[in-house]
Amino acid sequence: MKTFDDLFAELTEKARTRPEGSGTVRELDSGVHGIGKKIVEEAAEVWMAAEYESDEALAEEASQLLYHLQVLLLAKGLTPADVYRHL
Ligand SMILES: N=c1c2ncn([C@@H]3O[C@H](COP(=O)(O)OP(=O)(O)OP(=O)(O)O)[C@@H](O)[C@H]3O)c2ncn1[C@@H]1O[C@H](COP(=O)(O)O)[C@@H](O)[C@H]1O
Repeated sequence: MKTFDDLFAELTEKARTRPEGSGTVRELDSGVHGIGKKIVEEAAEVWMAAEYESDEALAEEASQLLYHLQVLLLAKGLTPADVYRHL
């Protein structure tokens, strides 16, 4: 099973190699403004899933929110360690 850190390593590699068809590369190219909009959108979907949908749907929406947060960290040159320092 993929962990938070596994995903970040994968996305870091995508950003470095920029493979054709990568949604991560496309999202990085949309800039902080575009990524921020995805985060707000996914956060709302997490909320709606928690209120009205199944636990499985909530888990899936939460994974998408974590993904977009990771893309934002990458775009800003931060790593999970920068976040962990504040936990
Ligand atoms: N975990 C994710 C992940 N979570 C969410 N998303 C993207 O985030 C968006 C959220 O989906 P929604 O259905 O909520 O949004 P949507 O409005 O239908 O989608 P859009 O029209 O906005 O693209 C989708 O575009 C997904 O592709 C993700 N995209 C990629 N990953 C993982 O990231 C890695 C690298 O992916 P690529 O860069 O695409 O190779 C792979 O391991 C992927 O599994």
